[in-house]
Amino acid sequence: METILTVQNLTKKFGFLTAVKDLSFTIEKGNVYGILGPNGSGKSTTLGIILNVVNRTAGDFSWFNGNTSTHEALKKVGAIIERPNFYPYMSAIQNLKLVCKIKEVSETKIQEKLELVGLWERKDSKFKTYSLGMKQRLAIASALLNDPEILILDEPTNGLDPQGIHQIRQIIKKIAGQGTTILLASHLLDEVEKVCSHVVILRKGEKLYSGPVDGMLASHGFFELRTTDMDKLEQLLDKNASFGKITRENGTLTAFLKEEMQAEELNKILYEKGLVLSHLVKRKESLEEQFLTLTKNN
Ligand SMILES: Nc1ncnc2c1ncn2[C@@H]1O[C@H](COP(=O)(O)OP(=O)(O)OP(=O)(O)O)[C@@H](O)[C@H]1O
Repeated sequence: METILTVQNLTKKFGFLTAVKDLSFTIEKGNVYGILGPNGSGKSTTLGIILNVVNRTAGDFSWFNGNTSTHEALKKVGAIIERPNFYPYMSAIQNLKLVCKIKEVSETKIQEKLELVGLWERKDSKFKTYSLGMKQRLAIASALLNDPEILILDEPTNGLDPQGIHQIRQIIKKIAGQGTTILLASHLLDEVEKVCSHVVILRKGEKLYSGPVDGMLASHGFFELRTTDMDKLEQLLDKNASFGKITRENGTLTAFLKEEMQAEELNKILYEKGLVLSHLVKRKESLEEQFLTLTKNN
């Protein structure tokens, strides 16, 4: 695995407020990473530090195995951390030509990138006539002009309508599909779930979890059960070491698993003890429920 970024024990204080606390994580080539956390959890501050626009208080980070200076490394990074800002009376293509001049990159990629974000047809329209979604897509095209190794986006779908959100997410997936590593900050769990392969979850600047999205919480799920003798059912499950918390509400018993167990297995165990179930469903908490549990308990 090729490492794109290593962050080690990063801390940022603004006066008495610790915005980022002892944060460590690694970004490997080819993955799509989400930094997920509620507002004010330190996502933008983290992105600011690794992009050299916010000074760190303590800790360290290094790009591309530390073989290049941060200044050189950032030439291989495409980032959008502010609202897209281009010249309003210039067209998309004129704006991108200007970006190429400023960044000292060739203009040859302009068409390819405008096509990628679905703006080639509108290349001659003035920026000020663009919708917010189109502005964001133009910013993505602009950040990709030098074929960066990694694309960094801060809340890429904020303020967009559902169609705009969908388009941006599709584009992010397309870019990732072409092999570009992506790091995005988001407060939306479903965004991270839909777009990212890996996640770093922050709460008040502290890391709660980092790893694959589907490993966010090793939950074994729970059973929802109904039978005529609910007291006996509860007693039996109470004694069974596979179960943790057990609750009863509206005539349904919910039993949380501490280890793997299939519905057939439980059904057999209970039947052998003389209990016939009228309702047996095995469920897993949704990622949202797991996320809420994570951010609440820690
Ligand atoms: N320049 C600054 N001066 C003082 N405090 C700051 C500054 N920048 C950020 N903070 C504080 O640091 C904390 C983390 O902010 P940050 O913007 O990184 O969070 P975030 O997760 O990106 O949230 P949001 O999505 O709301 O921007 C917040 O409490 C914020 O008020």
